Amino acid sequence: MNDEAARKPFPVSWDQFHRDARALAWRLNGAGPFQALVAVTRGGLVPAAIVAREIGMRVIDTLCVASYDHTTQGEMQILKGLSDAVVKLGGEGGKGLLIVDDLVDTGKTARVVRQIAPKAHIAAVYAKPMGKPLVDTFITEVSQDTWIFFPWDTGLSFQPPIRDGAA
Ligand SMILES: O=P(O)(O)OC[C@H]1O[C@H](OP(=O)(O)OP(=O)(O)O)[C@H](O)[C@@H]1O
Ligand SMILES: O=c1[nH]c(=O)c2nc[nH]c2[nH]1
Ligand SMILES: [Mg+2]
Repeated sequence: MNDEAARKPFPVSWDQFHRDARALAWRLNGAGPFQALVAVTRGGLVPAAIVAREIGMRVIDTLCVASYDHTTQGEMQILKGLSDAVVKLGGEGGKGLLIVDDLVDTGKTARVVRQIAPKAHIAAVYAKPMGKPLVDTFITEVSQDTWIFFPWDTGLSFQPPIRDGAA
């Protein structure tokens, strides 16, 4: 389902996101050793910064993919693959690389990431049921018919009272 209006809104504040990303870092702290951290751009950049700080990683790369135009999923494009230096740090198939994204939804992005680095550890802060089996670690599961609104995509706005039809 790609229609944002038909989905249950799940707004996440900066505070909540920081807490959830820290919880992910707690879990990942014992899951290594990791030679490098890779953020799946752009959404993975924010949790990657928090996880890197918490588990003491300083070699950080990006895997740049694009698939959604706002809420409509289109063709997956790999705009930049893993850097040679990071590929060399990891073992065969990306073993020892920690790859972080903000969420896994249909699993399309994670599937592409897996093809690139089948032995890497893939982590996401949030997971929907379809994507859940494709990640090694996640923190919070939300239903498939939920649309997560991240704090970097939203701002404060007036909320109509519940009795006037607020969601
Ligand atoms: O499991 P999937 O159905 O593939 O959806 C999850 C992906 O979708 C979003 O990225 P998006 O492609 O919108 O780009 P962005 O990170 O630049 O916002 C999100 O950050 C995940 O990477
Ligand atoms: O901001 C977002 N919220 C979502 O629930 C989602 N699913 C895929 N891509 C997404 N982006
Ligand atoms: Mg993304």
